[in-house]
Amino acid sequence: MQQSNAAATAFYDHAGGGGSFNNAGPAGGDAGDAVMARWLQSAGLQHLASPLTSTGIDQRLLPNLLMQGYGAESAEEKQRLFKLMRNLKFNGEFGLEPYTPTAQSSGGQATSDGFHSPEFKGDFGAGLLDLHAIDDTELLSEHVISEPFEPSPFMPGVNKSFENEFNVTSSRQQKEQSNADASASSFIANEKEISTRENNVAKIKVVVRKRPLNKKEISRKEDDIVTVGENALTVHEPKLKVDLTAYVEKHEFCFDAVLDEHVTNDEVYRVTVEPIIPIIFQRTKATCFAYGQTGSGKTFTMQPLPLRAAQDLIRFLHQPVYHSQRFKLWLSYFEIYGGKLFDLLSDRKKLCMREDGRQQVCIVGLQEFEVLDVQVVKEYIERGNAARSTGSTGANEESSRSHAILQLAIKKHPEIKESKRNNDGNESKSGKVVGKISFIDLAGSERGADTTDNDRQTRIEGAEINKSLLALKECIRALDNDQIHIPFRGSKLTEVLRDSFVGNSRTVMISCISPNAGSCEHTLNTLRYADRVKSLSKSGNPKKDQAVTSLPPTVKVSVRLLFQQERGKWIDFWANRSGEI
Ligand SMILES: Nc1ncnc2c1ncn2[C@@H]1O[C@H](COP(=O)(O)OP(=O)(O)OP(=O)(O)O)[C@@H](O)[C@H]1O
Repeated sequence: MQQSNAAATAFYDHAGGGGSFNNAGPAGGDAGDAVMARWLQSAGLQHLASPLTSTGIDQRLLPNLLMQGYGAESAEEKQRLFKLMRNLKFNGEFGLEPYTPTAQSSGGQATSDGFHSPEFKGDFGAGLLDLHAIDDTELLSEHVISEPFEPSPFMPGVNKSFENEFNVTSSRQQKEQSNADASASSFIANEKEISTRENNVAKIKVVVRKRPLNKKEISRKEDDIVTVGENALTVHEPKLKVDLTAYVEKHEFCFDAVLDEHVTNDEVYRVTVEPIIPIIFQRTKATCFAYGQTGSGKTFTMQPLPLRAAQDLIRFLHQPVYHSQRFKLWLSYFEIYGGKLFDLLSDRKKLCMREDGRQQVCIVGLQEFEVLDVQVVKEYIERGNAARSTGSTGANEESSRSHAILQLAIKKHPEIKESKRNNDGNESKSGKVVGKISFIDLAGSERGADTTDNDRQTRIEGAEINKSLLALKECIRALDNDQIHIPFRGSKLTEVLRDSFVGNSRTVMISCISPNAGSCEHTLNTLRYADRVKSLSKSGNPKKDQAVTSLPPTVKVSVRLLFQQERGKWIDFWANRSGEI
């Protein structure tokens, strides 16, 4: 029982640090017995109180009791005891009085009693929809509200071990029991780790990815001017003095993460999207987009992400808590080309966008497909990519000329009789969106100067692309400044993304950069923009506390300058001339 003791020691260390544990009276005593009896009652385990207390065991020994299967007869009881213990630990509230069930609440199932205490809500919220943070209670079944013991769906692996632990047949119980210590301690460690990770999901995360030099750049013997450190990078800009002596100017930047040319797409997923996946189930609308110069690796970076995300979302959907509520995953894929919307999974059918009475964006006619396995996602992505508008630019032979938006939505569906189910489209509409993640592969951005070689069509595309990128930038800035007015209507792109920016939203921006000396100016502009987004999105940002009702004057001036300077030409907002963007 060495592991058991280790787990128990960890419990004590934790609780002791919290202070409240000590107040409970370590020796147990009458008051301690009463407190423990009420804790047990709150989990419907009141019948365990007498055997536990009569042997003089106080609540500090609960971890050990679990390990020994003490008192709890059935697997279900063990499960409840385990959960009670877990919540005692995570609340650090050994010494606090539990919620005493009212006559009303105690009328229900034992498992529903007692966990509506305010002290509990944060901890039970982990993994369940956060009832206290949302207004649309229609999304939630009573089952979720009253089911305090559902294992955290943030931990697919842990849940599995949890089920293994408790849903055993009686003949296996003995054997499984010997693994309880290890499971319990890893369960606790994982839950802690996951709740920390959840807290670390910033509202806006800025990650930079550097691609390797390509064949052309190598054949031109171009230098790699970007060196990457830990969450930081330096651009070594080659410059000439007025007397034509060469020198190098260093520009240093720090970001939430910086990924060098050796980093795999899997690692990109791990750093960017993976932490957001669990909170999609908590009414979060997330957006992940890649931003950067044409040919810098946006498509290369974005394409694998939805597949990996779908894989994880599907895994979560298999959790009993979501499965029982008929949560389903839906996929749609469309592009914005020339300010118009086209369905990439429906023969490029033209779509139109409307706002409903609640200012929810609705893309009329967009086909959504239910996703049951990852293979299907792969097929949809390939189909959509084949339908996408691409073209050749000076900088990228296969440049994306449209913004492609792949959305994975989690919807909660009412029970429908098989006979009433018409088709996929109808079923998709019947569901209510719980959370959503949008992956945007932005069209390649070019400066006016880059478009001179291109034909008229490419230049028109370029203007449209730049307009929407500028609008996106303005929206992010306005959001970060907590402005009342967010200029969503600046472009189709931002209109479509409107609901991903308001409410409980998360944005991951992956800034893609090319390492070659010839792209230095673009690289610096991308990094400066990323830096600006990053610095505004820090939680300690003093601007967050101010009621900002309009753009600061300097920003207004710089935006006007961009337009005035560029009148009649392409909007060259990458040039960053004002130094304000
Ligand atoms: N990290 C990387 N490792 C290896 N190759 C890469 C990487 N990033 C990009 N590439 C390669 O560079 C080329 C250009 O990349 P990609 O098409 O993703 O650029 P882009 O930013 O999407 O361009 P555009 O905006 O014009 O569509 C592709 O051939 C791609 O395979």
